Amino acid sequence: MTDQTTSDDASVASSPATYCGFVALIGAPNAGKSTLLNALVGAKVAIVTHKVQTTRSRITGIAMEGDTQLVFIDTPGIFQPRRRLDRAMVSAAWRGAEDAETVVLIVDARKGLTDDVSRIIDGLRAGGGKAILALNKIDTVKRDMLLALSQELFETGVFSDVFMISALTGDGVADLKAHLAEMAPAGPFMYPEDQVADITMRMLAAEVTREKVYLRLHDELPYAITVETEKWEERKDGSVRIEQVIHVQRDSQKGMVIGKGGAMLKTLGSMAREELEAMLECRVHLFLHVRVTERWAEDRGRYSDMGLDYVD
Ligand SMILES: Nc1nc2c(ncn2[C@@H]2O[C@H](COP(=O)(O)OP(=O)(O)OP(=O)(O)O)[C@@H](O)[C@H]2O)c(=O)[nH]1
Repeated sequence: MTDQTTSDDASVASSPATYCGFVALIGAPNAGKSTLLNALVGAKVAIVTHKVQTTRSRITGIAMEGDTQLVFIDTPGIFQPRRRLDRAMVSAAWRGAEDAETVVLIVDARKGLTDDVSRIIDGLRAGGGKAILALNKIDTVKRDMLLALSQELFETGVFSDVFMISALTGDGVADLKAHLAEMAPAGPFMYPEDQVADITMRMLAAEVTREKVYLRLHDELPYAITVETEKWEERKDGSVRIEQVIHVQRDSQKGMVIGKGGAMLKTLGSMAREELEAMLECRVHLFLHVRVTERWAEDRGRYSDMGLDYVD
């Protein structure tokens, strides 16, 4: 495709058209937003665990589809806020939705039209725009139930299109991606083509370690921890030295993260290091410290570190 411009402006006339669209993935906690983001981008950019509300920051994934660049905003789950941290997450999620040209609401087909989903639909209706519905986890439900649910949701009037997908198996994801590319307006790419995530490597590295802590200690430490990368040093031999702090709220939690004779911390460290080495394609020296930072969830400074606003 060529731009229709005056014929004497050869450089513009001959430059290939590019398209760039911003897409917000929204949904109730655990609907599968991070899994879908990873499937769309084809690289691990958002952590996925089976715990709800693990996404704390707005992480942007970038995908290419032909001459179109799709910039994804993975928002924290939109749900009924209770604690202050919850409220900050909800407002970040809506802010993400407002920044985007296209909103995809991901609904867990197994759970259907829950109160959380109704609330989000009300929010979309109030916003006035149309969203795309992605009915996710179709690998877990029967077809007739799926059709009834998609009908019920479509009748709310807030959706322009419905896609049935499984973010986990990849079923339907390519169709959804192709559709998102078609919706993207003409414009220059916002990021270099090979860039998959515009979050800093420090944050991504912290997310990797946090994921490991959640995976190993989810029963004991529901939401009590956060991870910060304090130092990042690239060495002459091509390796990277990373120092991170795992913040916990109480001494008893510190003990759990460290484990008997330091065994747990050692396991967490080697799990995180392996993944970081694969991601960075170099040797990683990872040093983990555990620190009791009481009431970190109320700490204003940490909110901005996570890309969140402090909401009173
Ligand atoms: N069976 C099945 N499970 C899925 C699918 N998509 C996601 N899951 C699982 O659902 C759980 C939640 O997925 P996430 O991607 O972390 O969900 P999220 O919406 O980002 O969650 P929050 O960060 O809490 O907002 C994980 O255990 C996923 O493996 C799917 O298509 N099929």
